[in-house]
Amino acid sequence: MEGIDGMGIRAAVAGASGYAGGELLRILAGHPEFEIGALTAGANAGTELGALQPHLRPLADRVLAETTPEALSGHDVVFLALPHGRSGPLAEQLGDDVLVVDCGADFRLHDAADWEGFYGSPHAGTWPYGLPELPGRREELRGTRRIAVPGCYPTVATLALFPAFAAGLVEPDVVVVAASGTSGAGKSPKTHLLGSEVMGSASAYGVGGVHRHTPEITQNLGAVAGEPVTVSFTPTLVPMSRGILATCTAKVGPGVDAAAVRRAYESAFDGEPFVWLLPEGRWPATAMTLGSNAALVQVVLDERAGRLVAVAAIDNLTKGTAGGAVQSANLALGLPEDLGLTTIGVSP
Ligand SMILES: NC(=O)C1=CN([C@@H]2O[C@H](COP(=O)(O)OP(=O)(O)OC[C@H]3O[C@@H](n4cnc5c(N)ncnc54)[C@H](OP(=O)(O)O)[C@@H]3O)[C@@H](O)[C@H]2O)C=CC1
Ligand SMILES: CC(=O)N[C@@H](CCC(=O)OP(=O)(O)O)C(=O)O
Repeated sequence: MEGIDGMGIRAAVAGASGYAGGELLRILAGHPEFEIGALTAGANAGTELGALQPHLRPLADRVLAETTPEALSGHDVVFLALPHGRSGPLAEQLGDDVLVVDCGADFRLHDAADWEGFYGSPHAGTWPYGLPELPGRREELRGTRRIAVPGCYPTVATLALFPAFAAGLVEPDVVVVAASGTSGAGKSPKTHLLGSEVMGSASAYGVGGVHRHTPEITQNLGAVAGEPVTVSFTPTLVPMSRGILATCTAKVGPGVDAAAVRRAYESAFDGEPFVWLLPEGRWPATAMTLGSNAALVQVVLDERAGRLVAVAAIDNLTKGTAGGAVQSANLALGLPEDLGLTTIGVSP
């Protein structure tokens, strides 16, 4: 595909000084079709990128602009990696022909009451949801000019559980407990993320159905189940920088056996470029996904408890944000879905 100037596809990144913006730039810098255009930020506008993201040496001397519609105009693709609530007003001022990929939450939820209840502001709307593996979504993403990139926890929990609903194996009542690295919270300072609070300690937060990713997971699984699904979601914070490991369980219906569970997951992920159902007996670990767009999944039937147990790992900044964003953008632009992305992690 050619960009607007007959050259490469010109992409702007808003929020280039943040974690998600930095990961987008790491991927875009190695993508064969994208040319990196404007880079914008908030308080850091006017600073050279190299002072903030020294791992991105080829872009080190690029100066961050203020995040305005004017700075973002003249691009084929605009990636927004801004705090929640910022994308809605900005997107309205970007042309309908521009592909806008929002890494924030503004356009993920269908239900305005859910949005207002969990985010406390007016609902901006709903865009095609950037999780191509979810039944029906890949088709919706092809050719679209607006993409809502899923949250990191919803990405991993949905991939872990949707095959069980697609095959009608489980009751519509699930428990998700997920451990995240601290980069999931972004770069700006937060008291509970001080090194002395996080190092050497694991802790729960957002407990009791109050985390804003609960309605997103509920929405995704309900759409596959074809009925409302109750989700009990507990996030936890662990002393690592990147990665999420989600442990997800649900009661199985009568007569469901281990072979049916395995078959359902094999069939759901057959041909998926980024989701790998691990060989039986091998369990996902976050380190295996570091810097890769892979989601590793394992599933088993706990016969004594009558529950399906699915465990999945992703890198929250790659498959959980920037990699997922580029995967969906590739689809929207008619490029090969895996272009510029890797499933190769780092080990140990
Ligand atoms: N971290 C993760 O794992 C995930 C993040 N996301 C989403 O991606 C988005 C960015 O998150 P993340 O990178 O982690 O956050 P960071 O705090 O690391 O980065 C936020 C970015 O937004 C910019 N910014 C902040 N306020 C403003 C403003 N008022 N106007 C313009 N720009 C502003 C910051 O610029 P400056 O440096 O100048 O302040 C920075 O570039 C969020 O919506 C987040 O929910 C989604 C999935 C996972
Ligand atoms: C560890 C940590 O704090 N994680 C973040 C999740 C970040 C994420 O996925 O992003 P969105 O904000 O885009 O929804 C949290 O719990 O708020």
